[in-house]
Amino acid sequence: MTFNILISDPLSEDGIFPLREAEGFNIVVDTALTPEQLGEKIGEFDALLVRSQTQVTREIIEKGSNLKIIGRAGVGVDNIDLTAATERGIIVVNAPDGNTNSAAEHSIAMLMSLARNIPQAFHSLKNKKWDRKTFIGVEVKNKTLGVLGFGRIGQEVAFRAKGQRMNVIAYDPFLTAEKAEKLGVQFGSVEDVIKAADFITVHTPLLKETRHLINKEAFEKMKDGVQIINCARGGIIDEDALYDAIVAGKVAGAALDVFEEEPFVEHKLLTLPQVIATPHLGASTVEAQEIVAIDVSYDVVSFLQNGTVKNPVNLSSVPKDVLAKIEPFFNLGEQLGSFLSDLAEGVPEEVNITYSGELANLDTRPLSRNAIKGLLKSKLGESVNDVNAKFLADRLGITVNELKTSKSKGFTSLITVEMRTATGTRKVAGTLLNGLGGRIVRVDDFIVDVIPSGYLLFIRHKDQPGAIGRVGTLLASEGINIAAMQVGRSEIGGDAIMMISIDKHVEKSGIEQLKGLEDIFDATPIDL
Ligand SMILES: NC(=O)c1ccc[n+]([C@@H]2O[C@H](COP(=O)([O-])OP(=O)(O)OC[C@H]3O[C@@H](n4cnc5c(N)ncnc54)[C@H](O)[C@@H]3O)[C@@H](O)[C@H]2O)c1
Ligand SMILES: O=C(O)[C@H](O)COP(=O)(O)O
Repeated sequence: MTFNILISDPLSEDGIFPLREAEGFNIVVDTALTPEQLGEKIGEFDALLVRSQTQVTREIIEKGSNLKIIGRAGVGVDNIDLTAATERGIIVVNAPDGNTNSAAEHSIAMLMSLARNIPQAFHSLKNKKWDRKTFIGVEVKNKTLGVLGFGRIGQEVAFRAKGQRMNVIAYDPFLTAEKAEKLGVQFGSVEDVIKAADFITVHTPLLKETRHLINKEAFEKMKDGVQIINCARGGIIDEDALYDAIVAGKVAGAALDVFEEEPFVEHKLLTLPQVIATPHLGASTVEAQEIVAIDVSYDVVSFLQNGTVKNPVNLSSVPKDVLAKIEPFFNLGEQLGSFLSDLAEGVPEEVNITYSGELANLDTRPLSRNAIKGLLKSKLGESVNDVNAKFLADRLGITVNELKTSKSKGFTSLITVEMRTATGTRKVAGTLLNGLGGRIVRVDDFIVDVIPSGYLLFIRHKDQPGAIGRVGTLLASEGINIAAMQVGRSEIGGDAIMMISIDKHVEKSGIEQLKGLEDIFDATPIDL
């Protein structure tokens, strides 16, 4: 099998060796494509690898008829339409750790350059001026650094700033006062941070909530002479408000690596002597570029070869140790979903997935995705996958609930999938038998023991002598061999079921004949 890979932004050649070494990977590097050219070409590729420059818009994604994975060699994925990718079942992966150090070092370099006017002084000297008066700076020692966004880079920056003997105050929705104390920084709200800081550095992603996090009102609350650093994303700071605050003398300086519109060469902020800037260089080091290219290349190879990834962006991931425990149940989850989809009549309205026993203590979201995938696949076909299963269920208006209980009716772990449609509620439960694989152990209220694969026939009948024989005879007359069979009943002479494993699919006409037999209420073919 050959996979076609397009690299449309400059990636470290040394870092893409996992792609180069993988068998059957055909790699095209073209970093000069216009959006139109990318749109024309993208249909040929299984994977697209980018940095922040290529705009992977909905239009590009929709033209990517063979696209299975988009790899971002870096952190920010704001240049990729994640919704469009998820809708089409395309997984997006990034390299979240590889450039943390470089971005933190760049932020500190910007902080120090800002405090000491290094770029301006250098520029002046290059213009043959020996000017020692204009470029008097300030020390950072004993000053307060406000950090907004205390994730990987924010924490690294704080750690280094403390080395410069700065006080650090930080805000992050996931930071608590206790955690901050342990990390040796002060915790505060956004308002506390911006009021207390002499220097403010932002390290959040660009989200709806963080767009213009630093705006006109925020600048008004800051100390006079505050200095601002943005090595995260353009748009976190309102550029017009920053310009006005500098011109008004409220803000003494700003160091910017990122901008609302990139790339650009003309920008009114760059006309101000108080502003220093770099063209989005935070991650541009030999080391960072090599690591992010390696990380993302490994994920692309691993996904196309085995369907597994380390750093999914549009799919919730679970820690390795949890994955090791739930992965053996993935097939069973999909089979239960698929079984139920064939069993139940009507449009699914609500699906309850209950995890009992040991599974109840684990993060089972990936397992639920498999159950939903199985449920939808038999109706929507092969385009349903792990990435878009939940999205498609939401779009179809199917409520999916995950429930957990320690009571597992004697099984170490049990998965029960229950589906409500307009015609009623049906359920199926399964478990993994040590060394023997998956088993369906309950259908509705009947206990069974069925291997969930191949062709099955679920029959509801009246517990009467002759009912089983009539089914066997009819199947034989259709040339259908019975491989295994189980019966169960609620009470003698009451409602009963047959769960039959057969060697081939029963056609519609055969099902109609089965339904017409004496004492047979219903017959449902289930193909797993
Ligand atoms: N300039 C560059 O070249 C460069 C390089 C690497 C990363 N980045 C950017 O730096 C930013 C941070 O990257 P990271 O690796 O530290 O990411 P991260 O996910 O580790 O950290 C981001 C933090 O922001 C926090 N956050 C989210 N919403 C917030 C809000 N409203 N207020 C305050 N905090 C909020 C999150 O909780 C998280 O802890 C990203 O925007 C990334 O794209 C830029
Ligand atoms: O989000 C990131 O990883 C940085 O902004 C780096 O972007 P780049 O890969 O385009 O340098």
